[in-house]
Amino acid sequence: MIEIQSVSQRFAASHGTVDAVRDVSLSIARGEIFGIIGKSGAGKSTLVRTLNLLNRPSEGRIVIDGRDMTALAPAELRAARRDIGMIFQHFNLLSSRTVEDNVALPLELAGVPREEIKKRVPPLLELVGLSDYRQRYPAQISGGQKQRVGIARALANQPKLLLSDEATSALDPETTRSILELLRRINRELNLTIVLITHQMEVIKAVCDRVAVMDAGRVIESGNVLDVFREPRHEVTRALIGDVIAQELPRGLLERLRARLAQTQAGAGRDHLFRFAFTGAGVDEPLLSEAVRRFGIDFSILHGQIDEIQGQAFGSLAVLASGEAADVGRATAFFRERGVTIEELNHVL
Ligand SMILES: Nc1ncnc2c1ncn2[C@@H]1O[C@H](COP(=O)(O)OP(=O)(O)OP(=O)(O)O)[C@@H](O)[C@H]1O
Repeated sequence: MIEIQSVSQRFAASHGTVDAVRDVSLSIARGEIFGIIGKSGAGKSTLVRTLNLLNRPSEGRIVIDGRDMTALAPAELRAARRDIGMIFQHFNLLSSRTVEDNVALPLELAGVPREEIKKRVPPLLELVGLSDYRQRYPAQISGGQKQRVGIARALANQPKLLLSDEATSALDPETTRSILELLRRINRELNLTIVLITHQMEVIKAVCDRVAVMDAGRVIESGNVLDVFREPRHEVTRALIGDVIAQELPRGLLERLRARLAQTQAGAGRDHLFRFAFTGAGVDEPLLSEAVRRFGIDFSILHGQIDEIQGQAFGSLAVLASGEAADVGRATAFFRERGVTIEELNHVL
């Protein structure tokens, strides 16, 4: 459905130029939720804004449903943009308009007759669960409800594509979950393609089918979400996954752990932080205890989690292993032989 073909975006800046996006090519299929993740400044927003030409790429083409967006005349582009809805981190609602009038705005701008607007807004409010809030003003509703208004507004023109720019970043974890569930539901019910950008792997894990990881303007890794979680290939991806573990550990423990791992990196320590990833059968206590017996290694389990990614159970276990370097090496080879994906996170925590 969407072809991003060799897209680059260069901005003029006070100190010269900034290459915000560098030669990115991606294909996004109809009906999928495609995540783009990266640290702040990686180029995610710039890339996503090229899809509706809020940013016109310096080089490359954006082809949506066979139509080259970069080649459209202004009037054609305005019409094409109606097929693309967008939601934002800070919701961008008009504070002087009620919930229902915010949702009606894109219809008014598209010249839809008043009577028709009156018919089309209530089902949108129903879809996002805000029928009882239609006459409230943005200041009178919660952050999660504001984002629901944003979603209803983005869907008003019945778009084929929804762009989500850090839509849950300003929300608490529980509200985030409910908004992600809503996005999943409308993706399924309306067969709406969603391109979602975030800096949180948790968001990718919760709703995306595929993911592209960006760093310094480039896509450094992309694939099926389960595969990327199971076997991240790039250091930046490992660091983003490592962030999830770091956020869950108590601060004092994290600091002690970092100090111990730094010693190992300096050649004076025996500690290694590993992440085991498994789907279905895989790591369990017998494997760890067998490694203890055979290789004389000590293990402390720091963090464990089982999630469902794309309908499959996926487990990850963060373990601190202490032992002689040669024994640790033999133990990791042993786990890999048993089909366990294991990677060292010493550098990324
Ligand atoms: N209009 C602009 N003019 C000049 N530089 C820009 C412009 N927009 C973005 N940049 C620069 O391009 C780079 C990528 O920015 P972008 O906002 O796309 O990153 P991001 O990954 O979305 O990060 P964040 O999550 O912090 O928004 C940054 O160095 C940014 O300063």
